[in-house]
Amino acid sequence: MNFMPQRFWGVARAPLAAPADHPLVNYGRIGVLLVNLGTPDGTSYWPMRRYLKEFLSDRRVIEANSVVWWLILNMVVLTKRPFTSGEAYRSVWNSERDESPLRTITRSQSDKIGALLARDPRIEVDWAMRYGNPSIKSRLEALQEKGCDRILIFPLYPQYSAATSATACDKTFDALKEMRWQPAIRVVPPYFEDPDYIDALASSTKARIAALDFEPEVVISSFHGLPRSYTDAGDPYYCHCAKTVRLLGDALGWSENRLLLTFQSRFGSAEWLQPYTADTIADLAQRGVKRVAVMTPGFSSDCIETLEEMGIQGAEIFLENGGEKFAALPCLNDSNESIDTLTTIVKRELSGWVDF
Ligand SMILES: C=CC1=C(C)c2cc3[nH]c(cc4nc(cc5[nH]c(cc1n2)c(C)c5CCC(=O)O)C(CCC(=O)O)=C4C)c(C)c3C=C
Ligand SMILES: [Fe+2]
Ligand SMILES: [Fe+2]
Repeated sequence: MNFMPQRFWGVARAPLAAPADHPLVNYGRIGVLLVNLGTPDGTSYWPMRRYLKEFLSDRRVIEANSVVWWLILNMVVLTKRPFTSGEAYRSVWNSERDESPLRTITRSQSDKIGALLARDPRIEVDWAMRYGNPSIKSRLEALQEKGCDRILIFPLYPQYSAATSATACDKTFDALKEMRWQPAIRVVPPYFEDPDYIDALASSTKARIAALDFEPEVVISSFHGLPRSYTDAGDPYYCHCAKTVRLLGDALGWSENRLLLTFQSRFGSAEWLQPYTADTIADLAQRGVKRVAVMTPGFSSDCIETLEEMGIQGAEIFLENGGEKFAALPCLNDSNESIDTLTTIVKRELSGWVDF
């Protein structure tokens, strides 16, 4: 490339126009990257193993001693769990598209938000997974190729935890480390108390309950669990979950006895946040509660944890213990109220880059 100074009356003068052979770089556009947790590419042993290995090797997820954990992961967890989790994934798999529900729904959220923002041709909306595919790196590169030199990262977790939101950022910055011309990055903050999110949850809960053939005596608001030691060390996750439930109860006009906060999906033998959802479901049934609904406001999309763990296992636990009617309410997913909420958040966080 010819950047050589030219001479004018013997004085060096740098050329102001880029030389003709300078590589062409697109720029001037704005990307929005939705990031969800991740999902296996298939339900058989090897895709399940690859996904679980990537997930459970993340130090943000498993904070145990790394040598001890390496042995447990490789000798025990990855020999058994790909089979059991694969079977659970098969019970909820989207066979039409041959992918998990989480992937189908996250793509649809991205398409719908993209359509709402399409009035501004500078904006490009895309989606990625922290574990598995499409990877964060591949989608950041695709956005950059389309000319996005400013990118808003949107971790799709209303409640912050280091095991979810922070690791999405870590992976983003890992990819940026390898880029010569890095885009400017913004990150959407957790939205556990955002009035639009709370309104969306309240109106969707009312509509979902009205559509049931029974009136639940108790509604369980079940969040993915976290080891208790992580919150003791300063992770705000529990407080975010509790605030969401308090605001939701206020919005619905429900007492603390009608809307319970619980934690599901415990992994390993350490103490996790309590009460555990499965124990609460069993206790309620044993104490004579006949009709229960479970909602999962911490998941922006239905996934194995909501469809299988709540929809199938939760129902079994309730009925086995004497309950009569059980429903797992769908997540906000790609409903209009969800897309409106997510789009409002995106517009707010883009302010200064784009003024709507
Ligand atoms: C929404 C918040 C989530 C938190 C917090 C979280 C913490 C966390 N998870 C595990 C272990 C597993 N989680 C698994 C699935 C899974 N987890 C979340 C969300 C959170 N996890 C989602 C949305 C999903 C579903 C993905 C899908 O494709 O449907 C799994 C895999 C499934 C299984 O084998 O059970 C594991 C394992 C830990 C250890 C942890 C906190 C430290
Ligand atoms: Fe999880
Ligand atoms: Fe689970």
